[in-house]
Amino acid sequence: MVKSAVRVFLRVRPCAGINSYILYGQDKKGVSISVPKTIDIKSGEKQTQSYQFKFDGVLKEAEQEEVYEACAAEILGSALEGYNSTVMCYGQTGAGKTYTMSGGKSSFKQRGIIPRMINHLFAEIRNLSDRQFKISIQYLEIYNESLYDLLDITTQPHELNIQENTKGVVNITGLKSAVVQSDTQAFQLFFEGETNRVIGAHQLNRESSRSHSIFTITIEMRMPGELGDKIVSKVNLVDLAGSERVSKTRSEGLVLREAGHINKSLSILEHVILALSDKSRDHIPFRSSKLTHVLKDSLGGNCKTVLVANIWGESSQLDETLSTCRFAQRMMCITCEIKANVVEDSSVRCTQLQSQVQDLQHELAMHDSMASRKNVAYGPYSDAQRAELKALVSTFLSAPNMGQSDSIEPLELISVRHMKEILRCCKEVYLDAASSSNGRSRIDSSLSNEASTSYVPNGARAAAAATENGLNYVGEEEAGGGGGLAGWQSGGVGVAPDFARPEQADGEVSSPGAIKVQPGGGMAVVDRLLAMQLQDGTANKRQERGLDFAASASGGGNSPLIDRKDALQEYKSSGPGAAKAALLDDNHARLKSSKRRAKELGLSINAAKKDLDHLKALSESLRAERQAKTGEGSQVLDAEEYSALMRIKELKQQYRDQYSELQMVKSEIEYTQQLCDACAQELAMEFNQWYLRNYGGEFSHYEGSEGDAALDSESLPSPSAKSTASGLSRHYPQEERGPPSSKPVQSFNTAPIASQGNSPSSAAKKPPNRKVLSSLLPSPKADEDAGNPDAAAFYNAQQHIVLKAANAAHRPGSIKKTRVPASFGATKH
Ligand SMILES: Nc1ncnc2c1ncn2[C@@H]1O[C@H](COP(=O)(O)OP(=O)(O)OP(=O)(O)O)[C@@H](O)[C@H]1O
Repeated sequence: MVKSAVRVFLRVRPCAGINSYILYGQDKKGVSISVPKTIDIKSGEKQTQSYQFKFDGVLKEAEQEEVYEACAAEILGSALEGYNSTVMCYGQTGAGKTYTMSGGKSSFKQRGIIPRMINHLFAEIRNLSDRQFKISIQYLEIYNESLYDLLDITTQPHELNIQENTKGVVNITGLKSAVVQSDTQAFQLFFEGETNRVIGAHQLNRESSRSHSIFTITIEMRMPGELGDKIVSKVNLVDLAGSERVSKTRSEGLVLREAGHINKSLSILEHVILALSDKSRDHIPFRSSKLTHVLKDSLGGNCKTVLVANIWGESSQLDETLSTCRFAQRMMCITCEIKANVVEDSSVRCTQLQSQVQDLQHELAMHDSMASRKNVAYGPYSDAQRAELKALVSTFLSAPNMGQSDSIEPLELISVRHMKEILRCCKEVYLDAASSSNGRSRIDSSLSNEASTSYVPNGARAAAAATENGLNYVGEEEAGGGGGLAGWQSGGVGVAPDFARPEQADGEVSSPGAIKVQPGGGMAVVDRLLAMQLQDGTANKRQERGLDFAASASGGGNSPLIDRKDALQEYKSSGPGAAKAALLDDNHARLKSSKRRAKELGLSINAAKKDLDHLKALSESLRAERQAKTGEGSQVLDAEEYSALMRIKELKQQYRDQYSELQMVKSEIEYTQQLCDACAQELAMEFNQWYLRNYGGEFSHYEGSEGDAALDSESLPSPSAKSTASGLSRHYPQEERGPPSSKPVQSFNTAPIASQGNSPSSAAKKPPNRKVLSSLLPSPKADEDAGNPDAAAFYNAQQHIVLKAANAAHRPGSIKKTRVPASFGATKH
């Protein structure tokens, strides 16, 4: 969200007289207007009141062209960033609003902001040839508090309705939206609409617009490479009807009635502006008039607004000029929060993703053929295939001496889907078996006979062990050795490769039937960690990448990966993991020695306790014996009793010392254990990354983990580099595939006119337009603009409308809505 204030320019209409009452500010941003108040009767001196106004710019005749050009370019720039914008012309009748917005139509040079905007827009579209544009145009007229579509020339003019959705977004039902693909088409629609506007004549303007008009350009732009995201912005170009004092315009009849509507709507506009500029107001009366209701989004909403306030330069119009300046000044107080409109087009995104999936499937097929993997299916498994696979898994798991027997074929994993199915089957087989005690004991006995190269449902094994013991924890204390990891079993179904088997080296397997993996050397911990990772969720991605399992498959089949165990050996002995492996072993040695010491201390304490108990009993009996001999009062100890008491004292001291040492050693064990765990985890993670980098083939991007930060992405083999090296063309994403299209405008929708809603069936209330004969029109003077393509489009469109008007004029009954621009010499009423 960005805060945006309304920018206001003051435009002074050139006039024959001297602008005696307007003094321009030095920086061309302000005006000072002196209004004669009274004449002093005594001195006869004139008294004046001076008003100062400051704007974003005050435009005199010479500067107007330049400023309009800049204004059009700036508004367009904002629109291309996704911001809605509005340019609005306000002012007294005849002050030049239509001239500012539409321009003098007899010459390209005199064109107003709308034609300039069209030129800029299509020039920009030609420059941004890598983006897709859809440009649509609407032209709305508000005449006597009724809405009409200026582009609806096929039917009797009918009134349109305003609808506001729950979010407060205003929509005009039935207003046509014409999609254009060139500046000529846009100019045609512009002139078409211009000819349909109602004009009238009065004292101040022979071609006075009797209505407010809003020319809307909607720009939809899709960025290159963006999946379905598009920027949608609206540019509203508003030409308001002029405020008029009927005493000055001497309007009567229809023109007078029109003036009433115009003045009323402008007065409501003023109220709305007043309310908007007052921060304490919470109700803004947008709905009080059609004009303010339609402009709701532009005035107070998500829209950048530029106001061109038009004034006469003549002193006779002083009051109206002051009123216009005050209005403009209030507009400058309005600020609104604006944000770029980025819309996600789900249908386009869906199509793009479908095509991406198709491309990836092709690529996968290519990699399968490179790796000589045959019969790999990626489609969903049928029920029959599932049943077949389950039977295979069941046979595999229930085989005696699973994995050791040559008669049992290792399960070959041929695709990620296949692997997932096998895992699912393992789970099912286990659950089936668990529901029958027979089956469970069969599985347990199979599990206890695990062998070096078997695929074992580790979760099943762990769960079985846990169920058996009523525990899910195998503690090192209980086993009395090594740097094991507590609680590593997972209840889920996983596949344990060979390195997850229980170590026998310096740990013990405590009880038959349950699998209790005791820690061995430091690397055994790493191995188990790797196995654990395979069991939990983080393993899924790796599984999907076809790692680990393929490596641990005996014989490896067609797998291009090296044996994981060998790789681990290499990694810890001479590879980058050597230092950490040494550190881990060192920590582990310390841990072992501490544990040994703890054990010694425990034994010694226990022995001391035992001796103490024995000596205490001995001493008690000696004391009782002595007292029986010498009586209660005798304090003389014999040598044996004395020696027993001394020994008790010594043992007590030893017990205390050893007990406190044991406490220290225990805390050291705890600390060293943590060090070992952390070190082992790091090593396991780093090994995985290293393995992926070196043997992971195409899947060089490792899923997010702490270790990622340490990865040097440049050192990773990129899939594209690999494909190129192997002589295969890289599969480029869509935006890189070919040279950008030379087509200047890539429209999504080529339909020229798209209706935005249902046309209301209300009866025509608009009076018929004035009839114009094209034969009276001057032909456009294009000499000075020869060679200018923008001007050519402008003139071509004019010519088109003129001819259309002429044709329409010759068809009885069809000329109703057709008239030519006023500057072409239209007949006035
Ligand atoms: N800068 C200019 N150069 C030449 N002619 C101009 C200029 N500005 C205005 N005019 C002429 O002044 C007349 C009135 O201008 P215009 O119709 O644009 O006024 P308006 O403010 O739109 O009036 P209304 O509110 O009555 O429609 C027109 O004939 C127009 O050609």
